[in-house]
Amino acid sequence: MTSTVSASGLSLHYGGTRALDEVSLRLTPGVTGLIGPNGAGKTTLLRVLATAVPPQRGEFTVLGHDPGSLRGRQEVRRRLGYLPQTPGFHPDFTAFEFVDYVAILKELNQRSARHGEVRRVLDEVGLGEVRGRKIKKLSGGMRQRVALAAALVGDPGFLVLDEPTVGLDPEQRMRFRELIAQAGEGRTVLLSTHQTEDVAMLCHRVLVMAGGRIHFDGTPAELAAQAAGRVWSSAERAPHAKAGWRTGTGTFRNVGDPPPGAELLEPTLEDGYLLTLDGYGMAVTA
Ligand SMILES: Nc1ncnc2c1ncn2[C@@H]1O[C@H](COP(=O)(O)OP(=O)(O)OP(=O)(O)O)[C@@H](O)[C@H]1O
Repeated sequence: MTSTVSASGLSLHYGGTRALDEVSLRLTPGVTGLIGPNGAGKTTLLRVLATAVPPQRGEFTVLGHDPGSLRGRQEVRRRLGYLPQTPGFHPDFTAFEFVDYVAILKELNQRSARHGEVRRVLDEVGLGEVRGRKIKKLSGGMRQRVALAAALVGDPGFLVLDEPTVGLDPEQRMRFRELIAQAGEGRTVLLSTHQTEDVAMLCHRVLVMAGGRIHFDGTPAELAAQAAGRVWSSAERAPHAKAGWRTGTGTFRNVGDPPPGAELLEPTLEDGYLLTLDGYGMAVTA
């Protein structure tokens, strides 16, 4: 399959901090999850791919265009949707006005066609009915949907979503999950999140990032399989487990190196994530 995004050797340092350290990747249509601890470099990678900040080293293309040149950057921006970690809403704008403003920035110059597109994306995220309402009057979940609608303006081939479900209640998160899955049909979505559940349920592929580098690239099932044979149940807390807690049934669920004869449990994506990071000396041990 041809790649929508192809990056090689992307690096970006802030003083002595290696926010991005020689990152190479290829992204194809579908939803790819990006997970990693705080400060791993996820937002920096997303900002670079969204052309908000240039890398200090390395190169990449989006849908065949190289953002290294001004012309290439314009072509990429026309084909890109970006939902940043903190969308800069003007609270007195209505949902329609905000998305229309973003559509103007995306150079949809013809007014009636642009307004049609704004209505289309607001309908797509289920906000058609409240498009005239001020953003400050909308719930957190609705605001995130306005931000998603803004990212979807112009039907971009590459969609970058930075922690879009943070702070949402479970119902809103499920609703948002549906929208992301829908957005990932036929287009390439890169989703940064701390919600491993979102990755398990949505993504065809997952990248684990820490210390500015990608340490795992595979399917969610392959990430879970990293913990095969390393999750077990016990009556008491296992002293050498990397993580362990008493579950609702009263037994302990442990992750790490089980003793001989331990009762092994099915690993989850989160277990695989923890052990992947631990392999690089980056996980917090219990
Ligand atoms: N503008 C900046 N100036 C200085 N350091 C920065 C800047 N932006 C990011 N960093 C540093 O770069 C590293 C990567 O940060 P980044 O925000 O990309 O991580 P993240 O994985 O998105 O974290 P989180 O999950 O907390 O959002 C961190 O050490 C951070 O402190």
